[in-house]
Amino acid sequence: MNPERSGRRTDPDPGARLTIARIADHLGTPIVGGAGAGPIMVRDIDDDSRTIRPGDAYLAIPGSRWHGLDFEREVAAAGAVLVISDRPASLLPTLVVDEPRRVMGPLTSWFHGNPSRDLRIFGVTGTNGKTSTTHFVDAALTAAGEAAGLISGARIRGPGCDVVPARTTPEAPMLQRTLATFRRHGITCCAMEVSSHAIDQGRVDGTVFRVMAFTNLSDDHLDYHDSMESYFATKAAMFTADRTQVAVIDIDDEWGARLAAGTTTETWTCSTSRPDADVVATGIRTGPLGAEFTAHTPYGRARIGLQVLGPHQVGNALLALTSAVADGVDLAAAAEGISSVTGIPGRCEPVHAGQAYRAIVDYMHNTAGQHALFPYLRSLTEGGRLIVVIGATGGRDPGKREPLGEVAARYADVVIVTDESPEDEDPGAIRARVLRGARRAASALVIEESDRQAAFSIATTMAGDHDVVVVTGRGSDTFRRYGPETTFFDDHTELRRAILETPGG
Ligand SMILES: CC(=O)N[C@H]1[C@@H](OP(=O)(O)OP(=O)(O)OC[C@H]2O[C@@H](n3ccc(=O)[nH]c3=O)[C@H](O)[C@@H]2O)O[C@H](CO)[C@@H](O)[C@@H]1O[C@H](C)C(=O)N[C@@H](C)C(=O)N[C@H](CCC(=O)O)C(=O)O
Repeated sequence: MNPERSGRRTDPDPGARLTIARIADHLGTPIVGGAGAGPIMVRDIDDDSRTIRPGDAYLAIPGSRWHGLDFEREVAAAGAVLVISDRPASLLPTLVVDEPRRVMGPLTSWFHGNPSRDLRIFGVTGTNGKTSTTHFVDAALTAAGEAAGLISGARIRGPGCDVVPARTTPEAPMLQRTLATFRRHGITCCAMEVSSHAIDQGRVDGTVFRVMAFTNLSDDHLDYHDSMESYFATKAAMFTADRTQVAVIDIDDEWGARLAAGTTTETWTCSTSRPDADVVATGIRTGPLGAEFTAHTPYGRARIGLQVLGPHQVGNALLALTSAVADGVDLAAAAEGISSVTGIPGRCEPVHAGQAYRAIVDYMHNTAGQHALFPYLRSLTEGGRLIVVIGATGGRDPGKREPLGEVAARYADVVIVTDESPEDEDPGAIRARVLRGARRAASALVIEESDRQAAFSIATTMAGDHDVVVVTGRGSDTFRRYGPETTFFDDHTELRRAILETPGG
């Protein structure tokens, strides 16, 4: 069993039970094997052998590492009654379809009664800022009196479920099950992160979005998308009238401006610098405790006081506000909701343990994020040092490791290079790439410490009153994997522990 996916499965929608014959009819394909299986009830559909329950249909996907049918014995033992795949299973009745991954979104949406058509779904996509913007949208909707659900990489939260997910955007079976659960509990709308991997892999196929917001695009995930053009095309595919009713786009970003010029659906733009946008922020002030700005919208003005750190949060908050008002949410309530957010998990998140210096955990994992945040973090030092703990995750984007080390060392006084989640790679080789980049900036003291907890202790032992310690890379992710071994590791908890255990800290 592969232990990598750790996000717990959300509860089933009791309303969704159909016979195998009905599903076969819907897919237009005969039942192969299992004579007389037609009347058997299917209670849910899932794509992961590790979370199959009795009565489920198992969607066996051919992937890059496994074919779902590799787990046929496990799913049969777990009580699955049906397999849906591109070839017949040997132990269970099968519905054979050409491309199981492409079928997964529309099929699971149909199975659950197309829940996205009954909810107003506010998607957020883009390279950076998805989680923060999604949490701001959730706060805006909630303050306006809506019963809102939340699907973010940090948390899936709503009545009937509260899960720390393994992915930014869940696979279609979990997504549709979650939306159906939301609907059953009277939820009317949902803020949701939409990653480019999810779009490309069809995880959101079958989901109708009321609003799709675009934050920005920068050099990331190019191991997956090959080029910025194809990365952009993947995102842009969501901004068409058949997938999204209203596009909301930050045109401060050059890719955003290009996207806004080419959308085929109703479009709202926002900006902190361009007066021609539909919603414009002025009077921006950023300080050590947050930021404030005035949003000018077609429905009037609102002053927003952010209680979260970082100048980049102004753009995220403005995008969230625009998403809300574009859907007719009351401006004053939306502004109040966004202003009430006091923290976003793993996003420039302060860690308090009685220490005199500042300690912060942030998810930044690309150079665009570093350039957006490090100057601000530097300004918080008030003459002290910026101490950065950094690494890189295995299995993705090897090309960004050296730049990450180099940019960190250009801004920081001390760079401590450590492991993140090496996955199937050699952790020493990953560190070597980050170190090579960091050592290009001659001004910073560069330290290598493979053990992440020990790296935190080095940082907290060094830190003096006006210093700022920043742990980057993992944000709110709570798992790391060394080869076959997955363990729990939460940066916030572990940094706090290091502060408390530092003598005189
Ligand atoms: C590149 C990528 O996204 N790959 C995802 C994709 O993998 P894949 O199609 O190759 O499938 P596979 O791992 O070979 O497995 C094949 C099938 O066997 C099943 N399986 C597998 C193992 C097992 O024990 N039992 C089992 O049933 C799987 O559920 C799957 O249906 O489908 C898998 C099943 O859902 C995902 O786990 C896997 O995510 C990988 C691990 C991953 O790291 N994805 C990241 C890059 C990702 O998706 N990131 C974005 C966020 C990006 C951002 O920050 O913006 C996200 O949305 O999380």
